[in-house]
Amino acid sequence: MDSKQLFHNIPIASIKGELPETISHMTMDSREIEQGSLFVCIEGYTVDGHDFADQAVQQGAAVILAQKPLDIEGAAIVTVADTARVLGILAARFYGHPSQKLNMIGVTGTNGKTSVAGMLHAMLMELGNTSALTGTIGFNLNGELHPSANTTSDALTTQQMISRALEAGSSHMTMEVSSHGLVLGRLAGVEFDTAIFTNLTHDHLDFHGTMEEYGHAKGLLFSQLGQDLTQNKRAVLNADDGWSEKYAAMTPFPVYTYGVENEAMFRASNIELKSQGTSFTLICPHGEFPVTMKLLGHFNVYNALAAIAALSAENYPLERVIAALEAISPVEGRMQKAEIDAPVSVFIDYAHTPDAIEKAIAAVEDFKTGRLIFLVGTGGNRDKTKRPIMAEKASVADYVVLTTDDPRYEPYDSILNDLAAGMKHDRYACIGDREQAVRHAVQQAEAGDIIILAGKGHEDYQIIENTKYPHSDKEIAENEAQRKFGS
Ligand SMILES: CC(=O)N[C@H]1[C@@H](OP(=O)(O)OP(=O)(O)OC[C@H]2O[C@@H](n3ccc(=O)[nH]c3=O)[C@H](O)[C@@H]2O)O[C@H](CO)[C@@H](O)[C@@H]1O[C@H](C)C(=O)N[C@@H](C)C(=O)N[C@H](CCC(=O)O)C(=O)O
Ligand SMILES: Nc1ncnc2c1ncn2[C@@H]1O[C@H](COP(=O)(O)OP(=O)(O)OP(=O)(O)O)[C@@H](O)[C@H]1O
Repeated sequence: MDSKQLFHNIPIASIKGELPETISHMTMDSREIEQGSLFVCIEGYTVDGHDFADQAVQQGAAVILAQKPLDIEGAAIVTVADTARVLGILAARFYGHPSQKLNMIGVTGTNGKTSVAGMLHAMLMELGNTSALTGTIGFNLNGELHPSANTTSDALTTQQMISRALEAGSSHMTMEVSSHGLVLGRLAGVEFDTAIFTNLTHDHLDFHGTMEEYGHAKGLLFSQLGQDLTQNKRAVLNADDGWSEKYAAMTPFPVYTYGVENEAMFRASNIELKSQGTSFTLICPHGEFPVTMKLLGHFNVYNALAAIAALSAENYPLERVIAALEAISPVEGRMQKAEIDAPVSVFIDYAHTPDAIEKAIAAVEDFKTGRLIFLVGTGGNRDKTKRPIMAEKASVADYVVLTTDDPRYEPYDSILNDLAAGMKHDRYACIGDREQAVRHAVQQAEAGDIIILAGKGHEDYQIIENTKYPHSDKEIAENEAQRKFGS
């Protein structure tokens, strides 16, 4: 790309050296430098990208974008006030504003982002579209899954992914939008056509401080729809969550509501929760429709309504939308029943907030005949205030195993003591080592019992200190069940 066009109207404090005429590669990671790269120095939480500028030049970088004076020769040094902010503008320009050419759907909320985004992605394909998906599970392009470090990736990776989806011929791209992503400008320049809100409950207060701040952060997605009413955009909001009214006020675009309790355009009634799936009656402006889906749990009725509302707002006939919903399988690791050859039911789930734990337990209540054994872990060095509330919610189960998910640098005891403080009964065990904890949960089970292993979902690793170790709740549970119940 022409470098003058790339830097056009960027408030530049100084330029040292000559800008090359064109820039063919940009990166914020010195380990990805190519000959002639533009290297953007980002001051991170762990290290400072400026410390790698010298190395980047030696490896061939032609331009360094910095926010501090750098005494380096051999490349043009462009200084701005805030490189992270400029990164978003440059990335969108460099990739030619790809989000304007795709139908972009953003899903935000405390719980349900992966579920709704995954459902929409699968339903869009059932409806004959080519769809890309990004989020906690990774970047899914044409069925190939590329790992990603974040639910919402940095601004450069985000634009790269959208550009790749466009090149691959995708008509739609569904993105999970985290509050971190919104606050840290990772979605700069992303033109969403549909913005969806699931719910707002306790999480991430280590980062946002208060629920008020957290709620406002999510609202940025709705203001990001913009003011250009010549465009066909929309917000899809949960009528049963008080924050929806605030988000509706943040956008001039049409609002589609969904819910179970309050008045909503897309409502569910007659909800029946079974061990193999869920059925309900959809009541909406187009009429009443029976729905039977393979997804489990009351919370998935909300997720389904959000997906139905979003697709109906795109003018897909409801009969086809419902047929697409009925065809799709549960999202990986979200109340997913493990195929285990044992007289117990094991569900793998990703609940790691108080609300999600409550919802995961409620999902099995209607068909539970034996005991419910609930294993729950939480991450180290993250929001500690939610821990006792998570255990309090888990106390509804007959037996609880308290453990860790990604302990990072925090000692097991510190995590477990915080969790145990919230327990409402004494039928529980504290086992920091998650593998041992899963084994213990299975050992406690008798024929007819239900086990929910919460907190790891689709993940196949555990982060201890800063290393990822292979870990699969499902495999461990399978082996232990075989040992206990196998003939
Ligand atoms: C706290 C936080 O947000 N950290 C994010 C941040 O990492 P960081 O600041 O530590 O980065 P760093 O390692 O200091 O690197 C700074 C710069 O130096 C560069 N560098 C680094 C090393 C080197 O050799 N050369 C080099 O150039 C890096 O490329 C980077 O540009 O920038 C990274 C790259 O964008 C992110 O992957 C990382 O997310 C980490 C993994 C994380 O855990 N973030 C959480 C808090 C998060 O964002 N979560 C949300 C919400 C999820 C949810 O809803 O549950 C999410 O969207 O994921
Ligand atoms: N709409 C919902 N309301 C409440 N709980 C939900 C909802 N959808 C899913 N859950 C619960 O939350 C867990 C996480 O779901 P999901 O991964 O879809 O959320 P998420 O918003 O993507 O979470 P994260 O950003 O932390 O990855 C599920 O395993 C389930 O227990």
